Amino acid sequence: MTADYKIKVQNVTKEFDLFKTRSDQLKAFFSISNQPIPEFWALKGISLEVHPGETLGLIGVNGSGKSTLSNIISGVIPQTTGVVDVRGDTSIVAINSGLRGQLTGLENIRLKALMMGMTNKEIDDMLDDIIAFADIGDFVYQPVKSYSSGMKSRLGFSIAVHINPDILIIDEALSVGDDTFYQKCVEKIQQFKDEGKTIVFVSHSLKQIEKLCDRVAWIQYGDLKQIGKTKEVVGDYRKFIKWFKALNKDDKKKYQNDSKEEQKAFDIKAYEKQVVAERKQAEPDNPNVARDVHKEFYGGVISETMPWRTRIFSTLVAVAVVFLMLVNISGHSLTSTVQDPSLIFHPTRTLTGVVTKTGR
Ligand SMILES: Nc1ncnc2c1ncn2[C@@H]1O[C@H](COP(=O)(O)OP(=O)(O)OP(=O)(O)O)[C@@H](O)[C@H]1O
Repeated sequence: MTADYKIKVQNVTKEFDLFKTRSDQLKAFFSISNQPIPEFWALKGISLEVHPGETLGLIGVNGSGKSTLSNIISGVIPQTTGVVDVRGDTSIVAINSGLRGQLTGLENIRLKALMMGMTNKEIDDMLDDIIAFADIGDFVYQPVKSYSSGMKSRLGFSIAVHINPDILIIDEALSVGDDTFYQKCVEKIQQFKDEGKTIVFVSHSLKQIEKLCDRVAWIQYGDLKQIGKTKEVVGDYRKFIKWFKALNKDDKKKYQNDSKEEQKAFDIKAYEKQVVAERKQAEPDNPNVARDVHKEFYGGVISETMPWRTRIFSTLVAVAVVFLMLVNISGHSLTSTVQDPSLIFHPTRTLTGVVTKTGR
């Protein structure tokens, strides 16, 4: 890994819990269920860098993990383990991503621009350009949920390129637009490239990838299968697709199922051990390799379940809140109720506020 990067992703994994019901999800969040949760590892340890001014393509079959990776880089979702270091303001363009359905196009523009730290004046100045580029006419006053996928994509792309980010992440946005819009987008991306901006471009269109990308990363069922010059990686990927298409129906299904099973069975502890072993070979004089790797795995990651200390603290807060509510309802003073908690069961007033004669 080099020091000169715009995006660094190191040993990044992403695990999704495959909950069957909402209540299973809640139980797991509060860690009150002993049932093992079926896991699915969408990313099984990805390490790569994107250099300043580079356009990196992400390719791979459906469900290989391209969007998961681009969403992690954009900060839309957290990684399960690993380091994600992004030097600059990213802006993601993905179909259905980043736009709020219940807000109008106009409101979405303002929201996204404000989130990027722009002032209202700056937003007003570029509003017309965004609307003109998106070419969605009066629909800009309608909620985004009423847009076609092409319109959403056009608006998303237009916002993203006009707020002038350092790093642009484009996830399949060009696949739904018509030819005219596609041409406009390609020109805009080319302009970004000429300005030396960094781009991550996710697409199934190998033609688009070949046209726009300097290097390509091929993601295969959660693994980084290959990364390198566009011609080489796209060439090898084409060979794989040809091989896959030549399989009979059962073999195709088996190949896909086996890969998914591997993703379910992925062992994060074994992966960490493997990284430690590799690092020890590279750094034989470092006695703290295991500690360093563990820190890199979990140091920058927010836990998606509640840690014990937080759980105890929130339980105490909840008990205190309920107690105060009951004290309030009972009509006794806090001091006397603390001295004699049974007063809670002998309210001085009813719930309608009428003082009872027998109140203590
Ligand atoms: N929230 C989620 N919960 C469970 N599994 C998920 C979730 N999001 C994604 N996955 C799974 O993770 C894997 C990777 O999905 P992802 O969308 O990143 O793939 P992709 O390469 O972008 O696919 P496509 O080319 O079809 O867009 C898929 O198997 C998908 O089903």
